[in-house]
Amino acid sequence: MALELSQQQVLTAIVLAIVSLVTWRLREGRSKPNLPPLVPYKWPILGSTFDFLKDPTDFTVSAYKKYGPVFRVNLRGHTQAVVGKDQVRDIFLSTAFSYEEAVKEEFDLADMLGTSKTKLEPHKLFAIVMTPYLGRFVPVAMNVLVKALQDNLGTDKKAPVVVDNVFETILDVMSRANAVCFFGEELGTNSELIPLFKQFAGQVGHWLSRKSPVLALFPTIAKTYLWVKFHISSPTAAYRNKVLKHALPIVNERRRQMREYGDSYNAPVDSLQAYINSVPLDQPIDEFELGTFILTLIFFSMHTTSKRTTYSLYNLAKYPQFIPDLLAEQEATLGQDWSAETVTHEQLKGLEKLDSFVRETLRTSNRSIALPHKIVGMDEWHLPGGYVLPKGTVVNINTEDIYYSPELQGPDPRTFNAWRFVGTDKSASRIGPDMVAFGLGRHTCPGRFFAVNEIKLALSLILRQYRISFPAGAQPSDSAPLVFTPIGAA
Ligand code: HEM
Repeated sequence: MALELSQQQVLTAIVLAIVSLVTWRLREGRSKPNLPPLVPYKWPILGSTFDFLKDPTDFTVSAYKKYGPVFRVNLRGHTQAVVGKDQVRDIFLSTAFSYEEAVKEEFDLADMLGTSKTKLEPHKLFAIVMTPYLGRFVPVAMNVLVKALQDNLGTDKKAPVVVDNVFETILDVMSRANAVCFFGEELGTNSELIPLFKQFAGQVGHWLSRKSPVLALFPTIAKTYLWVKFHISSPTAAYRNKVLKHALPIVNERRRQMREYGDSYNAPVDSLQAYINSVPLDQPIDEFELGTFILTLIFFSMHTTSKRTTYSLYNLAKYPQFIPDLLAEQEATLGQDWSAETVTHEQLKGLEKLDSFVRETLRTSNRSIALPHKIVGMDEWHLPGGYVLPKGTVVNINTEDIYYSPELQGPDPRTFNAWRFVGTDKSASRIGPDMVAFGLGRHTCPGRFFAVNEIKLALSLILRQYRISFPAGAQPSDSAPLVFTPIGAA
């Protein structure tokens, strides 16, 4: 009896031990998921920030080689995950991942721009106020681009012009073209507003890019600082007031004429008019919303298009071997005597080699760790290799794995091949898991068709008039001065 009892006790003890062990293992498994490897770093808080900033591409490629397609990295005080091409669809197309929530960890853009206090939804609205007008924008932008290039590069077509700050020059040219397309001739050429349009995106961008080391390294301080800055003396509010001073009289006059002439009103074809049309004539214009609409268009369009045009110009200087074919295509598609007034949207689409050149530029000019999304809609995300990321993790894309994968981009992905996409269905504005320069999924850039058109227009005009090169003896780079030599003076 004593023995039986003891056996029972032993058995019970064994069963209890097994149950406890299994429960403990299950709990352990839950509380300590199999996290992807973390790139080691020496300093707390700073993490790998400096190593990354020193050479982002090298940092990302080395981490990929060492740890594989999924790893974690400590950047600017946060440990974040980085995944590759095989996870792109999951991240962009599933509602379990949120772009807004990831961005909000660092700043609240909607708050900073003011859209959070309005009913404006930029991604939907911009598609409405831009996409239907793409054809109309071609001649309008062309005329402004011609004038803006002349103002920046001069009318003397005999001597080469050295441009020291290529981005600033192109920013002036593109901002003026964008402004007339969006806001019409009168507002878009206003000499007080043009500098302001150029400054606004730069100013907000300056705060977002946290140029000061304190802001760059301490995200919580940066976020609090930005919140205080934009709530107490918001730079956006000052810009909004200045924009409204010029915009309101024009908007009110257009609405007066709409009331007076009804259907026979010859409405301007621009994004401002599309916005005006969205407000019933018997309701007042919401001034805050109008100002925010204008500033949001400026914020998203000016620097983005100018940067990509600038990179394209550097690529023309680095790879002049592609220029003869680009010019031959121009002549075949636009005719020998083409002028700014005669180019059509259809012809622009026909510039297939130029389009491929632009896509190749987009492919090869990206930040290597980009497009953060936060896991919001599941407790754990299970990844290949048995790795698990818990809810709340910010996941970035390793764009190196997308843009330099032969599987996605074809042979020799490290080579700049301007004709890589000729004869394929991959136009410069076409997004997909192999091209995320404009994002993918719900937040895909609504301005991409407009942007690619503008870049192609500016490049067509420049190619026709100038040869682009680096100054003699200068190291080719994406920040060197460029020489614009008028054709004929070469
Ligand atoms: C070459 C120029 C441009 C580039 C490279 C670019 C790139 C991007 C990228 C990467 C995103 C984020 C997408 C995502 O997270 O999935 C985005 C969003 C956006 N872009 Fe662009 N963009 C360009 C031009 C423009 C222009 C001209 C406009 C309009 C005037 C514009 C308006 C927007 C807006 C409103 C969003 C936010 C969409 C949302 O949050 O739903 N972009 N863009």
